[in-house]
Amino acid sequence: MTAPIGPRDSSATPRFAGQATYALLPSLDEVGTADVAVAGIPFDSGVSYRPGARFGPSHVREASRLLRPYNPAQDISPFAVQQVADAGDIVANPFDLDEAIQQVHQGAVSLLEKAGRFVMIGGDHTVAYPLLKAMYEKHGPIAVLHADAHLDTWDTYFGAPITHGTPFRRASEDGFIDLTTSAHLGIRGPLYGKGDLEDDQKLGFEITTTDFIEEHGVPAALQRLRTRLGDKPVYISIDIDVLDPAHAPGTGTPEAGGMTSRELLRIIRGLTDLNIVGADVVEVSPAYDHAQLTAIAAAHVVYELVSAMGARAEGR
Ligand SMILES: N=C(N)NCCCC(=O)O
Ligand SMILES: [Zn+2]
Ligand SMILES: [Zn+2]
Repeated sequence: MTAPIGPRDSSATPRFAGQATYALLPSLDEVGTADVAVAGIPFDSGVSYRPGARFGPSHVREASRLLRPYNPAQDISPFAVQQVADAGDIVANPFDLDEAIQQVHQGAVSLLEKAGRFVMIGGDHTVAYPLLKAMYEKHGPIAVLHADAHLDTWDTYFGAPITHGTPFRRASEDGFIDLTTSAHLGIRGPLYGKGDLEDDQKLGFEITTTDFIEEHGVPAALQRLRTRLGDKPVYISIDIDVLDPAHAPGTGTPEAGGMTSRELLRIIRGLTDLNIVGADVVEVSPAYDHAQLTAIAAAHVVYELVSAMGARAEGR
């Protein structure tokens, strides 16, 4: 294998100059194929409250300029042990949800012809549904780790089945999810009724709440997640609103009382020996962001995910 092409040299060209690919990495076109592709999905036609996540990918890329090549927390150089590249954006029709779902699915399938794994930057959480379809087609029913304030297993909004509050119900109904190994992390806040939790369990999820982390700590939460997720291929879907609005104000449906970015980063670092086959980081809505807080958090979450994929690639 030839050495991976890493981020452009920020001591030669200042990191604030030039086009913002994720972490200043080469584009997928430049390298042809990659172990991990980072791609954007500028789409937010599934939102139930504040819009704007369609601008998430470019905002997160901008905030990723400062990332450096060595990750001491995982003792890994994620862009040296594997080829990581920015695959640009998947185009999705903002006026036709069904077509958008097909486009995101097809975009993910095509990307997997050139890249072993992907990390998608949303976009609203609707996109998890077609992404899970692509994962299912490659791996069979998949273990999902879903970090979010919200269950996102609701049924419909205004009669619409495809929304950012419903992707995991649709994915479960369609058989994309392994019902015995999937988990939510960071759930909190008001629901429509107690039945939401009963439905959620039937749809195949075990819940680790934000309060559990507060009471028992990150190591206990990790243990609980690892027991649930097992050894199967895992897909990780991270809604940035799993963080407290103090850490991530720039999002569409904020809920008080969330995790810190430090807790979330630590949890991802504790999952490095899992076989993470794909991931998304969604719901960054720049118009509600301040000082890039949310985008920086999202850029670092992507960095830890790519590092965790690299640890596996390295055979740790
Ligand atoms: N997926 C996110 N971010 N939010 C879902 C909230 C759905 C609702 O309005 O109840
Ligand atoms: Zn959410
Ligand atoms: Zn969500």
